[in-house]
Amino acid sequence: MTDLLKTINSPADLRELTREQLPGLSQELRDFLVDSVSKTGGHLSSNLGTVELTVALHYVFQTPYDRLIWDVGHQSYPHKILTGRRDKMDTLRHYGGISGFPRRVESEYDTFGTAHSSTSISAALGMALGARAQGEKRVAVAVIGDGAMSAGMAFEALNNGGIHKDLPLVVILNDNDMSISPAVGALNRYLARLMSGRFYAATKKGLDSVLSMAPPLREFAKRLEEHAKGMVVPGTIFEEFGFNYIGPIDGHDLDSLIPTLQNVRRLALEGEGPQFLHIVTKKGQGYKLAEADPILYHGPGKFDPAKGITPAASVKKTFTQVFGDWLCDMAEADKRLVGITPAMREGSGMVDFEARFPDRYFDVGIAEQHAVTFAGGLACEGMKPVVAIYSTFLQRGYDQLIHDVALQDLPVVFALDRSGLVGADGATHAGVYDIPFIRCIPNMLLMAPADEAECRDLLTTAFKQNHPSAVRYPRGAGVGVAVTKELKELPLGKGEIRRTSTAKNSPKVAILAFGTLLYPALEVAEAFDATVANMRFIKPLDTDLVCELAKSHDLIVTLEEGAIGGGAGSACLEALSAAGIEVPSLVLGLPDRFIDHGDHALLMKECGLDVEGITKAIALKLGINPKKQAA
Ligand SMILES: Cc1ncc(C[n+]2csc(CCOP(=O)(O)OP(=O)(O)O)c2C)c(N)n1
Ligand SMILES: CC(=O)[C@@H](O)[C@H](O)COP(=O)(O)O
Ligand SMILES: [Mg+2]
Repeated sequence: MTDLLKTINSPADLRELTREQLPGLSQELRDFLVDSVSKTGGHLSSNLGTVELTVALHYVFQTPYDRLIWDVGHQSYPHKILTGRRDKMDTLRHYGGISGFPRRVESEYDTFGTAHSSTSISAALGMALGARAQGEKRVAVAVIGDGAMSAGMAFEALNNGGIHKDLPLVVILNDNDMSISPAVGALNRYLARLMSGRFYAATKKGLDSVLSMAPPLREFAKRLEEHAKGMVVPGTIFEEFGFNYIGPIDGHDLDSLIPTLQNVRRLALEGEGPQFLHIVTKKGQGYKLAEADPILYHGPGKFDPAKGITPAASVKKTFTQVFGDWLCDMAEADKRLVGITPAMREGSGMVDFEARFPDRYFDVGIAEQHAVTFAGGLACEGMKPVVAIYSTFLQRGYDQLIHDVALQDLPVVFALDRSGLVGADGATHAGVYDIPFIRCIPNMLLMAPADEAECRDLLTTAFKQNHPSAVRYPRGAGVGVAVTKELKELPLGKGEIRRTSTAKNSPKVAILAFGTLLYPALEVAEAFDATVANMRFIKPLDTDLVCELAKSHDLIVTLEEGAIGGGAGSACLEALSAAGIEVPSLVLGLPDRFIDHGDHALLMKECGLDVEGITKAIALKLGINPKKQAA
């Protein structure tokens, strides 16, 4: 790290610098960022794109008095570095370290917790109105990307915000023409048209200075110069919503950013109403490898900054890859299959599917609610939609899941990736609630494969049903079970016994494992000579098996990587209660608190869901010495 950045421990220090010092500081910040993310892993491309914007925002706005809200928050690392957390960046996203997203508990500069996208304008609007009610004269600023802007929530907030004619609310649209993958949809086209039209109008009027001619715009302008001729610039959609639209300006050019932001702040404070600033940036800016491949560098693990990301040596397939392969094979076998992703093509393993079946692939943008209902519509016409969605993001589409799919009993398959704890992203992204929130919905089927091969089989099983179904599987690789090309259906609602207890003189324990915890369960079982059932189905639950095990054992232990409250263990207890069977039981799963970021194995240990923790819990329940038992 060079000298200037070292002296910045808060935005107040930054504001002491001269304007001339800011480009140098930005360069230091960018270098520090690349170095630091290369050591911790984390979101890189988006942060490289917001370096100058962050410097300019903290220079111009009186943070933390003025409120700054980062949408998604995956671009907030420069903000963290400038707001007193530079020395903690080596702990980013690691157990006990700082979060990869803004968090109110972490800093007074993190005014709103984000991570799920498209919330920033709503939050800023609430803050602006809240501050006004308290007689405070501050500005609330939402920084939102072009991807996040495509979600319904962002437009709901614009719709509501634009009516407050004198509210000091500022929206900054950070337009880099990218989501994680290339941005999609009509809004994306509109923003491109807007940029070309505005550019042409500005040059025609000789107002080149309005648009700084730095690289991204210059490049863009050159491409559009010809067909832009004669174009009339209409009022923007944002003006129709009641915002004062300014831009586009180059988001890497401090000489454009700073005076523009000063004007925007002044206008907001002088009662000129909601302001909308459109800036253009490049994802990965300043680090050649990320500029060339912003998708690869969206959220890398550790890498060597000189060499860049090198292919991982892992031989095990991730569950995501198992899904991606299955999707292509199933699509080959059944022409009715269509695949839907709400802006997570790479993360959900759909790159090959798009390449092979482009007409049957739909990236709907960051629009989970729409994705679910859209799938319902497709199913009505006899298609077989597969919605690939992270468990945590399906939370956004819950009403749609009930009202538009389940209530009409439509055969939509939900491939729920990232179920369970996800590691470095932490509580915001953990797929902890899907079991409770899905199993209570009539008509829904819910399955949890124990390993890769079973994941493929259960996806096939789900696909063959004429009902809505969900298959939940975790982030990362399984135990390494080989997967064949077969498309095999498993008996619906039937679990299997994987180990049978032979205990005669000690209490007989049955462990009912849901999902990948089957493998730790098999290890634990050795210590107790326990029976182990691989339950496979949460709904329909294999109630016959649950009751049979309860009758023939002295203790029933359920295991799941999901919230205990209302989870699969609860389902077993409900089944036993309905059958009038009383048996001692132990329900193990994720506790009733948010689990922070960190290495997955460490978090599982913290929650008592590793072999040692499970063994201890069972031993305590049986009233025997856990140490002796583990030995
Ligand atoms: C509700 C929701 N859906 C999906 C995601 C996953 N996601 C995180 S960042 C991102 C792309 C955001 O694009 P944009 O806002 O343009 O920011 P950029 O990555 O370009 O900086 C997506 C899809 C999310 N965080 N929240
Ligand atoms: C910010 C965001 O929501 C995504 O970038 C997310 O962090 C991706 O997670 P995975 O790395 O599990 O795909
Ligand atoms: Mg973007």
